[in-house]
Amino acid sequence: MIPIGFLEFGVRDFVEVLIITMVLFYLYRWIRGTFAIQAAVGLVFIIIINAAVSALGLTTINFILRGILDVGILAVFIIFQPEIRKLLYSLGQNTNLDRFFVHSNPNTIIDEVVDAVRDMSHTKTGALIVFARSSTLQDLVDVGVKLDAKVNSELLKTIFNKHTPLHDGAIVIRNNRIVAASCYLPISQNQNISSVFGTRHRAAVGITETNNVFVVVVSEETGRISIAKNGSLTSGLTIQKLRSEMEEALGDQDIDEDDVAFSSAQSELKLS
Ligand SMILES: Nc1ncnc2c1ncn2[C@@H]1O[C@H](COP(=O)(O)OP(=O)(O)OP(=O)(O)O)[C@@H](O)[C@H]1O
Repeated sequence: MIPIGFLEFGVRDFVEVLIITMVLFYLYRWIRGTFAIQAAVGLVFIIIINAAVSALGLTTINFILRGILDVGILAVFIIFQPEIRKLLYSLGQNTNLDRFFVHSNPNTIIDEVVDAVRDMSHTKTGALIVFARSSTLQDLVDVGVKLDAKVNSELLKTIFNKHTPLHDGAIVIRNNRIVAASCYLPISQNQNISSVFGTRHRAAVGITETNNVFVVVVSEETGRISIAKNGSLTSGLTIQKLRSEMEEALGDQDIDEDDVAFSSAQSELKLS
């Protein structure tokens, strides 16, 4: 024990301080750039003001601020609801149990998607393709147009052709099949996303914020190819880069099928 003033500071205290520091650091990194960080700053501000008015003996203001802080716990759950949901989602998802591709060669699907994306990029056909795990996104699929089709380059191009009724929204690929088209995805509120990106790209990021999914986007305006994962958007990909990203995230032939799982590595927001 090391005495610090009237406090005895031991190894246990040091470990506790270290753990709390790490938790606060990761919490900050996690909510950085979201609305939650502004709400957190607001809450800390109220706590500081409350301490100040209490010290100055301003009883009426102190009474009002205490009232606000009393409902603070409930407010935290309401304000941070998207972040709490995201945390529970990521805790609940076991990357080894749930697979993107079941009993199928993932490279076949990657080939088909890459082929379609190459063409759609050249023809500036907007596309939004979500790769989901076997048991996820059912709520999105339910409100989309249900399909049960083999992943095929020609079919992908047909779906996203702007003269067809299904081209609006996203398609979901699950268990090697296109399970739905015209799906509506949640739009990301991340303020770090450049304003050059519209709702299609924001929707791609949005779905990866609360779900462990991998998304491929083709811009209708520029033909630019992007991917979204773990709440990050990487834009301006070449076809070769897209293929390697897909192989990394979804698995390739060198990997045993049973090891095909989504890479959960965090990546920074990369926009080009
Ligand atoms: N929430 C959403 N879920 C799924 N698809 C969406 C969603 N919002 C928009 N989209 C798709 O994006 C299209 C509009 O794209 P918008 O131009 O706003 O975005 P963008 O990111 O600038 O894309 P682009 O570069 O292709 O123009 C819609 O027609 C629709 O197909």
